[in-house]
Amino acid sequence: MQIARALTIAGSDSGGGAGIQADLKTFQELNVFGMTAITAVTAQNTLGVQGVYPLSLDAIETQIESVAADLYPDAIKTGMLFNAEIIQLVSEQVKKHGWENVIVDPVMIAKGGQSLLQREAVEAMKKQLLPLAKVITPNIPEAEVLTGMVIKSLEDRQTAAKKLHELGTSYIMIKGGHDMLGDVVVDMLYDGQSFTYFEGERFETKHTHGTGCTFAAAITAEISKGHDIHSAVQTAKQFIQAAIEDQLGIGNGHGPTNHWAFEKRKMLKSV
Ligand SMILES: Nc1ncnc2c1ncn2[C@@H]1O[C@H](COP(=O)(O)OP(=O)(O)O)[C@@H](O)[C@H]1O
Ligand SMILES: Cc1ncc(COP(=O)(O)O)c(N)n1
Repeated sequence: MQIARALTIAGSDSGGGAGIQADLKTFQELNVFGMTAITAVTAQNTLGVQGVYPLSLDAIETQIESVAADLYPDAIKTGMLFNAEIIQLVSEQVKKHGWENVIVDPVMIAKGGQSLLQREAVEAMKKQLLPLAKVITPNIPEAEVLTGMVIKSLEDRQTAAKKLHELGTSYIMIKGGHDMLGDVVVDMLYDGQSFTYFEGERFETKHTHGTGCTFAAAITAEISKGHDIHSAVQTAKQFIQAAIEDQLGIGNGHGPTNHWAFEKRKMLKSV
């Protein structure tokens, strides 16, 4: 059987913990062949974002076309798309190539507060890209921007998921890293009919740079192998839990997670 292949269309994080770099590390750890189309280069470390340099539409389109023409990805993940023009281009490419396994992480703001998506691009995201997505993985602040709601309780999250489902995405995963539910983190998946909750211990740590990217990349990797959405999310949850718990502790600010942790634990269990 051929190796599963996944393409990430996202921004580069020079600090290595989020964006394209987090996606590739995650794909690799989950035995998936990773490919990239870079939308923007960021100068970034654990202290913040020092620069954002979007690529030309031509450069982004050519990267996607090159991969599509020869390497046939089984699943596509999008991350930082930065502006409405890039969202339109990516949406057109998804339609052109008939890609169905599309996982959209609607990245908006870096942990340090810097914008990774222009405010006026939110409508393009809702109208053009979300109807083409199989899974969308907003955190709570992103779900608030996309729905115009304030999300405090789990019931609010359910209402937001229903609103997002109406935009045309098949599966809505609203993550719980920003919730106030105490010593557990609950990620909620909605399939248009019922809600499934993925619960895990909340770790006390400031090292959460790239958690969203890593989680969505793990979902993408599992979908590219042919797993159904619920089991893909289940594995991704275990992956991110391990990556946060086995922290690396590098950098002076919000450090990256440990992408080796999941595979390392599996190996230790099997010996
Ligand atoms: N402190 C934490 N302990 C355990 N899991 C966490 C923690 N923070 C985030 N996560 C997990 O990391 C993933 C990303 O969550 P979240 O922080 O909501 O997204 P983002 O990184 O996009 O802001 C989710 O699966 C969430 O459950
Ligand atoms: C290039 C890039 N893409 C995405 C994020 C968001 O990271 P997080 O997963 O912590 O929300 C980031 N900081 N940089």
